[in-house]
Amino acid sequence: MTLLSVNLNKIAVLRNSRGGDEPSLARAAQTCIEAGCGGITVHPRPDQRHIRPDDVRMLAQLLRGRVEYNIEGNPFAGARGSYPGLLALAREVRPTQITLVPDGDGQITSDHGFDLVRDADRLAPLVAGFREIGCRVSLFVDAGTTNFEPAVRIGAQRVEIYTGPYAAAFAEGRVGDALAACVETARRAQQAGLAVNAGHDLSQTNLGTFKAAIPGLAEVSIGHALIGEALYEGLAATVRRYLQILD
Ligand SMILES: CC(=O)[C@@H](O)[C@H](O)COP(=O)(O)O
Ligand SMILES: NCC(=O)COP(=O)(O)O
Repeated sequence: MTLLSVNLNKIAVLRNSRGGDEPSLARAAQTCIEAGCGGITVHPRPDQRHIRPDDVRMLAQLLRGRVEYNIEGNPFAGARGSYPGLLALAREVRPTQITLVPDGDGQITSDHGFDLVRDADRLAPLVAGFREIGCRVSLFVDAGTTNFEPAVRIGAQRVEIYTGPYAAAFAEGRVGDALAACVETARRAQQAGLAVNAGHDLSQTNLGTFKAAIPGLAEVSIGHALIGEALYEGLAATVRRYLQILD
């Protein structure tokens, strides 16, 4: 069964736009959990454009023992203001999973994965640090990646396939090559002993095709499209629709 982890970044975007506490991140998480999601994802960025460190701490209390907690971030981005750095934050809240993403501040969103051959040695001590506190470690990778020996060597347990290009190709009606790259990357990762997650721009429209093509898909983390769809259909109903697609 593929776990649905709902990314709540966009709830925090809306909340921060007015400077108050509404819409409530806690209520959104509670609604998703009661609708049946298996996890919650957040991506606290150093510029705190949406998820803040105190959100991360609050969610850790709310989720503990109920659903998986996946925190994403760039492990090389240091502390800034009240953002303590990803490893420091993880040491505080001990999430189920840490997904390492090579995002820079200048990016409007995540748009690429790690080059595992080039980045493995730099990532190794950080992966060890997250493993030491009991977090499962997942590395964000591009579709088309085939050499997972470096990821295994440094102790990663999962990879998350960046599905942005797949979603774009799907929207243009030419999904073949993009989907085939995801399929091969998933196959090679599983062959190396890694479990496979996926995320970015997945939606009710494109998820079914992706899920059907990737045997053993462990988890999808979905936020932008899901929260947008929830504006029309309601958050609980939208989560249930995704669960039906994954069933
Ligand atoms: C890693 C990834 O693809 C997304 O999880 C990321 O969280 C998107 O970040 P924004 O919500 O800031 O666009
Ligand atoms: N890792 C992907 C994620 O958490 C959500 O990405 P998106 O659905 O907001 O594009």
